[in-house]
Amino acid sequence: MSTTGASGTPAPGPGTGTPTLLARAVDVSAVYGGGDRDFTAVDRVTLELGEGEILGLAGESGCGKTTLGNSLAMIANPPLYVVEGTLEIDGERIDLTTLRGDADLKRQRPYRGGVVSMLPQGAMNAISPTLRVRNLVHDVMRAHDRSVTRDEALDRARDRLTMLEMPVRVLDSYPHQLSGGMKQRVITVVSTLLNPRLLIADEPTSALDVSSQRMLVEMLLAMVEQRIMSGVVFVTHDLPVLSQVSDKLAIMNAGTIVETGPTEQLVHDPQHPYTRKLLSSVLDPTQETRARGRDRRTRSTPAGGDL
Ligand SMILES: Nc1ncnc2c1ncn2[C@@H]1O[C@H](COP(=O)(O)OP(=O)(O)OP(=O)(O)O)[C@@H](O)[C@H]1O
Repeated sequence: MSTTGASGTPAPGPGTGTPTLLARAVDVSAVYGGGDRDFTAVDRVTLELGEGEILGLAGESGCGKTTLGNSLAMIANPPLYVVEGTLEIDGERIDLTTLRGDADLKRQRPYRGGVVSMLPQGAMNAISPTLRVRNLVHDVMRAHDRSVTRDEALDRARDRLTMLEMPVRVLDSYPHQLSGGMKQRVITVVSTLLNPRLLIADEPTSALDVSSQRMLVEMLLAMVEQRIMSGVVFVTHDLPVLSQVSDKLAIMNAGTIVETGPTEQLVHDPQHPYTRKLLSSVLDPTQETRARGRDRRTRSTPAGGDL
């Protein structure tokens, strides 16, 4: 494990040189179905995350990343059932298994948003077009604490935006008035207003252009540094983005984690054949472009010419 995160946030445990443990998911299994035709999408996954760390979860489409994220964030809804697994966070062990019914919802609600917050895939498109950001802020906070007033919610949002050097006027905007990148940053701020210990961000950058990706990544790093949240599970199949932002990587294939390790080590010295395959499938545009340029130059060399 790294001692200094990509986030620049050293959080060593006393005298160990390794970060203090923030969260540990143990033996998490999740199935779709609930009947005779159960499909195991997550199969006994165990993961660890230190204080101040960003853990990148990578793997091909359909390998189970979103399902694992939903399971950890306690937002598994039928036909998805978490059949096994616990999440240890802040010394507390939370049973992640989906018991069905209201009692279960009541048990999980205090953790959702407050302890673990999920920033779902496509969240920015899910904001109601008729809702100003200020109303969204109030709705989100009230969903967790019914006593929160509109003013309190707005004060918190204003402080947070200022802290992250974002314009406070976005609170008055409707979603369509914001660019894709700004919308994604706003939804990230809103989903962390309750200072979750752990944020699970599912493909937060995939719909963004390169400069918006950079801004979002920088904002996430700043949020960890300022301890708005203490750790992030960053889910994506975009390995280049992950290798820049993550302290550690976990590689997922067909519902299982095949390899985990510090980002540097895993990228430069992958041990598992699947990790090697995944890394080798990432295009390196610089090399490609160079190769194409070489080909073109060779083709355009005049016959018999000597360059
Ligand atoms: N509602 C559902 N019912 C049945 N199977 C599902 C359902 N949702 C997902 N699955 C299956 O579960 C497996 C894992 O899906 P999941 O969405 O978690 O993968 P992923 O790695 O997040 O993919 P992507 O990168 O494309 O988002 C896939 O085989 C998928 O087809």
